[in-house]
Amino acid sequence: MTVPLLETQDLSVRFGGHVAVDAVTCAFRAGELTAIVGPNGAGKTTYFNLISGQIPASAGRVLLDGRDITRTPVAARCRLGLGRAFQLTNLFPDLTVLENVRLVIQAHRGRGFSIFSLADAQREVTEAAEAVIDRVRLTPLISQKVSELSHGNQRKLEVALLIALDPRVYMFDEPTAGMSVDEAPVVLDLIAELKAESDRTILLVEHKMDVIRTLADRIIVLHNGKLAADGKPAEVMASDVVQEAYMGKELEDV
Ligand SMILES: Nc1ncnc2c1ncn2[C@@H]1O[C@H](COP(=O)(O)OP(=O)(O)OP(=O)(O)O)[C@@H](O)[C@H]1O
Repeated sequence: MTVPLLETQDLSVRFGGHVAVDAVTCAFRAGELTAIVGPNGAGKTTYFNLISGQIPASAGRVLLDGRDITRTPVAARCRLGLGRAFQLTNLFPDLTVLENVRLVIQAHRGRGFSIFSLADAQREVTEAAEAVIDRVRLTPLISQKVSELSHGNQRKLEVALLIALDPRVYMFDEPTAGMSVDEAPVVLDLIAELKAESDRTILLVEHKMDVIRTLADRIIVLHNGKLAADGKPAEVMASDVVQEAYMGKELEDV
């Protein structure tokens, strides 16, 4: 059997007396988009924080490609292929769209570029940045300062930064939150495109059932920090556990 791209084994974190993530064991394979659902306070964002390394685990392990990364710092996890969108916190508001993407590409490529002359390296970085910006449909705004972009376009740029990192695991926490009905489809289309590149694993924390229905191959449900359900969307959405306790009326239209 192939090794899962990402895996958590008995992963837990305790804040004082409260166990926010409680022994979650789950494997995520390449080519699979998993939606992580559950009521407010269920532990979804905390589970993400444990996987990406924002907070240390109290117990259990995180494995990437079978390698234990539980104690690996955030930046090193990122270099190993874990990519997380950060709800606008990693954008530089006074720089342009192009400058933001260029910075990420430069930082990610690091010293590997010394084999090129400086001018060639600069051109290559710019071309790579332009391609990513085009992919998220922000080319008309390429020279605009980030602070002047709409919220929706800032969210698209955030996805561009993630794509620029070329991760093997994409982690999205409510990627269309706060976006208008016109803007959200672009981000959802992008996630669908990434999913079509079948060697990636995508984790999506999402409340919107229409988004989950469109994109998810699998749903896991967290409740009180525990893994409460795991399976194909139709099965999980129809299960008593979800219908009664977790999603309530939101699922009626599924
Ligand atoms: N740093 C922290 N210190 C103490 N408690 C925390 C901390 N971070 C999260 N918690 C608690 O852990 C629990 C899980 O929170 P978390 O934000 O992961 O839930 P969630 O499922 O993402 O909720 P939501 O859907 O509202 O975003 C909550 O009870 C929260 O108050």
